[in-house]
Amino acid sequence: MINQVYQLVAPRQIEVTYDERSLNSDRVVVRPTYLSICHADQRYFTGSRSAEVLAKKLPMAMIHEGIGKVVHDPSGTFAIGTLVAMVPNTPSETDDIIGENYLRTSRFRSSGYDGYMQDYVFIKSDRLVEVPADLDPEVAAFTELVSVSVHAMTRFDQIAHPRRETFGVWGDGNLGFITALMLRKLYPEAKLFVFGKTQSKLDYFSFADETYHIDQIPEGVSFNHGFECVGGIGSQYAINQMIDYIIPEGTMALLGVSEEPVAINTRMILEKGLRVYGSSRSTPADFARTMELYQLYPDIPAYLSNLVSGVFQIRQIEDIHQAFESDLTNRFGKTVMEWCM
Ligand SMILES: NC(=O)C1=CN([C@@H]2O[C@H](COP(=O)(O)OP(=O)(O)OC[C@H]3O[C@@H](n4cnc5c(N)ncnc54)[C@H](OP(=O)(O)O)[C@@H]3O)[C@@H](O)[C@H]2O)C=CC1
Ligand SMILES: O=C(CO)[C@H](O)[C@H](O)COP(=O)(O)O
Ligand SMILES: [Zn+2]
Repeated sequence: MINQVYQLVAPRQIEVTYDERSLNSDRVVVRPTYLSICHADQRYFTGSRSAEVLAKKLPMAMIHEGIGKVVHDPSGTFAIGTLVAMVPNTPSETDDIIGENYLRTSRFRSSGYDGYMQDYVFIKSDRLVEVPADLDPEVAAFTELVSVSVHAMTRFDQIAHPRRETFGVWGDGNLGFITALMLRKLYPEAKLFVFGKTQSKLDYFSFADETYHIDQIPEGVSFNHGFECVGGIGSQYAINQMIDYIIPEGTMALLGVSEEPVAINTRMILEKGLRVYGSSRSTPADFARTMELYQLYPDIPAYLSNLVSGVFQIRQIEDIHQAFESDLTNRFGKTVMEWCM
């Protein structure tokens, strides 16, 4: 069959390409239904990555957050019509120690490898996780982003000392909201502090014990463990502020992506004996855990619906441009695309 793939060929230039695909393979065929835009996609769309990176990664179909319906499954794992979340990480080897999302040989959709802006996604059955039928599809669309936070929680649990009485989350955007929400649910007894730049965004974090503007942090604020969810050059300020306020021997998870190297106060990391670790992307197990958490705590998807800030029906390439341009002007929340191509 001929599959239409909507590729970014240059910044702000999307073109359709035609890909000959066989149904006689082990791949499940998924018709995308709801997709969501990540910052990583915007960095390609706007051309804010370096010329070298763009030359290496384009052309490619963007989008690595999305769900769809199974239309063909030679493995017999999924009934036709099953709603599934697609896992963008695609490993080609296994390792006893190194997670599949950290193996340098793994490929990641919409990062130099076609993402979900296609008529049909051909994908291995182990990269699919069933979506509960009653889950709001606009929330389900960004399951991948939630699974990134869930993955960070698992890493935290393995790395951090057992005193988990207080948490600090830097970042008053999507990832900060999701990470703070997960901490609230997984550590309900702990005190949760969120640090951000904009009061109207911090107001969304109604489940936190305290929210602080980063320029007005009161004397005496401290916490056991921190999560950086800022990214960009702002992450430099966030990481250094976290180093200042964290209690010695705490852990600091870095989740924000920065294009430029950031300067951090290593002297205080040493003096406080901090453990700083990166957390990136996620695995099918993190997606499955996310779905379990949605069922265990139905208020999680209810809170997440606050993040849906724009929904665009995509019928032609121009609609993709409109969704991406609108997302750029969006102060808070996720842009969802109903895929009607
Ligand atoms: N590790 C991973 O696998 C993943 C990483 N990411 C990355 O995470 C980062 C955040 O993504 P997302 O939440 O969607 O982006 P958002 O823009 O929604 O959130 C970032 C927020 O941090 C705020 N901010 C800026 N500087 C500071 C500061 N010094 N202290 C506290 N808050 C600050 C921003 O405010 P303002 O806008 O006013 O500057 C913004 O509200 C991005 O770099 C993204 O690429 C995303 C997905 C997965
Ligand atoms: O969004 C992400 C995962 O959900 C990450 O930011 C993404 O993996 C980064 O990819 P790239 O190297 O292409 O910017
Ligand atoms: Zn992403």
